[in-house]
Formats: sequence, structure tokens, C-alpha cells
Amino acid sequence: MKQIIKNVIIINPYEEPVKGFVVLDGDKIDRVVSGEPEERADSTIDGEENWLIPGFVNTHGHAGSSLLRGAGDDMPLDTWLKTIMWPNEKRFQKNTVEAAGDLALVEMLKSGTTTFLDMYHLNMPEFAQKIADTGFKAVLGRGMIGLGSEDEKKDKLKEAENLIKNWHNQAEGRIVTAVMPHAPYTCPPDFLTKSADLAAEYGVLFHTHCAETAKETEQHIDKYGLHPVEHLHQLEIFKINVLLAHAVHLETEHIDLLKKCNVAVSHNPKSNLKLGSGIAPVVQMKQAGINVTIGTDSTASNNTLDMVEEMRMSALIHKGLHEDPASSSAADVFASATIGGAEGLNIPGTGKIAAGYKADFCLVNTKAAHLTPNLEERAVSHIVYAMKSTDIKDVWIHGKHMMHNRELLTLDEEKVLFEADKQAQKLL
Ligand SMILES: CSC[C@H]1O[C@@H](n2cnc3c(O)ncnc32)[C@H](O)[C@@H]1O
Ligand SMILES: [Zn+2]
Repeated sequence: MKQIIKNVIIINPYEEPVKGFVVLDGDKIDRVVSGEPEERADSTIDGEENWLIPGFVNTHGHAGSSLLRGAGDDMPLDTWLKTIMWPNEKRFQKNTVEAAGDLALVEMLKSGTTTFLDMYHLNMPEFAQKIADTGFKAVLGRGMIGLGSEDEKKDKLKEAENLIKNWHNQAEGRIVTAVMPHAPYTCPPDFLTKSADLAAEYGVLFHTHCAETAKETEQHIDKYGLHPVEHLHQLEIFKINVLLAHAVHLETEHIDLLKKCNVAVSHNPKSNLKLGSGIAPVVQMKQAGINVTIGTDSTASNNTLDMVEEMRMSALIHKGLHEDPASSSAADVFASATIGGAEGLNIPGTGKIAAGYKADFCLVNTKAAHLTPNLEERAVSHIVYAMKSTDIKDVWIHGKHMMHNRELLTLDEEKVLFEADKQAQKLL
């Protein structure tokens, strides 16, 4: 199907804005053209001089725990995991996780996320089916805590493998899979190695939480005599494609190692601040040439799945931390939240509005006081420092129109919110 989105200002990081139109051929962008279209299409949307921006790529989250939003505030990671997350997650039923997953999809779509990574231990095949049916794009992995009996550990790895076999490169390529052991503090070395072997066997991404808190990092050093980053390297896990979530507590030598081994990082600033985990050395990592992408983590630690908020947080905290406003630019952060995220997830042809790329983008309503003066040359600054996610009015993923004038086209938002409230009540 041929679609045209016309009268828009097309905004990509590091590029001059283009005033014109975009022609889609099926799931791809066929052309980005300046001026007015004279050709016809199966569908033409008039953007009325709105911005067309790449969809956001959220590189770390746990959709299945969305109903725990606000359930455990103001506590550090280990207390929060042991007293709030794990006891509640043990009580989750299929309906709980389904309602939570739907809620996450609604929240992400309404704030312009077109691709996301999800690590969870419950209902992942069912979530994959929901993603396939509703048009989203995701990197999915069976979250694995590598503790328990040998049989339990084997079963988890088997489930991870089955997810890969059944869902890798499925749903017209919108779903890819990855191997996701939870963290070096919940997965002993032999389990991490088996996970990496599985990722290598299928050529998929390896993703894990790493060096999120000082306590966990120090305990790892006490137990193994190695920093978790050195340990993953010693286990030869960095020989495959790796994306680490958090990477807050790193010294220069760990940053150098990550760069040398081409390891990407998912920076989750709001979750790290809220859990009091610290601030990741993003400026140093970027200076070293590491691909630092952006993720939200779950609503239980964030407490939103809003990449616009996350991008702004990321843009601001490092300026304050380093007392240097030039430590990051709007274009850098916008790139990290879009094309950089897609590269970190190893999804080529995603994250940019250009010919040949997948048609994953958002239309932004610029008629708002907080986006005025609406000058093209200030668009990237406005997107990072001023835009609200509610300014996003339309979203496309792989050429499929997913939201129009803030109305979701493939999910029943009212029903999803109702069911989420109902299932959360049941958990009380
Ligand atoms: C085994 S599936 C995912 C597992 O991760 C837990 N979780 C959520 N957020 C975090 C975080 O920031 N650090 C560590 N673990 C986290 C969640 O409760 C699930 O059990
Ligand atoms: Zn996480």
C-alpha cells in the first residue's frame, strides 16, 4: 500500500529539517521529498506543518510488572526487589501479566515509542502474540534468574530457546528475540555462560542488568574478585552482541573494556535516580565511543514508560552533574533515543526517517505555547527540552497507522485501563 504524509517538517537528529512529504511503500519509507506532492496514494494524511519525527526506541523494560506502578517507592534496589517485586510477581496470574503488558503497550504508544526491549519471566510467548497482533515492534527475552535447582535452570534456558525458535524474526520482522539472564548477582557464572552460548548459537543479542548499584557491584567484587564488567569479559561473554542495562558503577578501565568489546549500554536515568542507584557515567562512556541508548525500566521503578521524559532527564542530569551545559547536546540525546537505540538492539533500518528505513515515526502537534516560537531550526531543541509526550498525535510502526489524533487504532485503550485497574485491585 502506498501512503503519503504531506505538509510536514521532517526532523532527524544531526540533519537539516525538510519541509515536505514522505512516501511509504508498505512497511518502508520509499522517499522523503521537499515541497508538495503531486502524486496520488492509497492514503494521504495532511500533517498541517507538524513535525514528523522518528519513533522512540526504548531499550530496557519489563512490561509484565506494570501493575506495580507506585507499589514500592522510596527504597533501594535490593529492598525493593526483595520486599515488593519478587513477592508480588510470585502471586501474578496470567490475567495480571496480560493486563500489565497491554497497559505498557498503551502507555508506550501514546508517548511515541515504536520499538522496545522487554525482559520478563512470565507470559512472554503470549506477549509476543499480542505484539504480533497489534502491530508493535519489540526485542523480547525470557528473563532468567539463574538460581534454584539444576532442573529449574534448565527449564528457564529451554523456555528462552523456545521463545527464540518460535518468535525470532516473526510478525513481518517486527519481533526479534534475545537471551536475557537477569543480572550477574542473580545468575552464577556457569548460567551466564550457558546463556551466552545460547545467544551465540542463534546469533541473537545478550542482555542483562549490570553494575546498577554500588552495593551489588561491591558484593560482586568481594565474591569473585572481579568487577561485574571484568567478570563478563573474563567469561568471554563480550565476544557476542551485548547490551547492558544501567552500567552505573564503572571505573575508567570498565568503560575502556566496554568500548573495546563493542558493548552497548541502556541508560535508565529515571529508574536509577528513583531507586537511589546513582548516575551512570554517560559523558565518559560517550566520549569513549560507547553506544549509550535510552530505556525506561519498568513502571515499578520509573514510574512511567515515557521516552520523552526519559530523554529530557538524560539531557539534563549530566549537565548538572558535571556542571557543564555542553556535556550533552539535544541532537546527541535525540539520536540516542532513536537511531542509537535501534543500533544497540541490532535492528538495522530502524530509527531514522530516510528512504529504505522502516516507516516508524510520529507526527507531533506543534501548536502549543511550550513549542512556540515554532522555528524549524529550533525543532530538535524543542523536542528534547520542551515537547510533552501528549503533543504526539499520530504514530506509525512498519507503515501501520497505530494512533490517529491520540486515538489508538489497534488497542482498546478504555478497556485496557479498566482491566489494569481490575487486576491491580485483585492483587491488593
Ligand atoms: C527475571 S525478569 C525481570 C526481573 O527484573 C526485575 N527488575 C525490574 N527492574 C529491575 C532493576 O532495575 N534491576 C534489577 N531487577 C529489576 C523484575 O522484578 C523481574 O523480576
Ligand atoms: Zn530492569
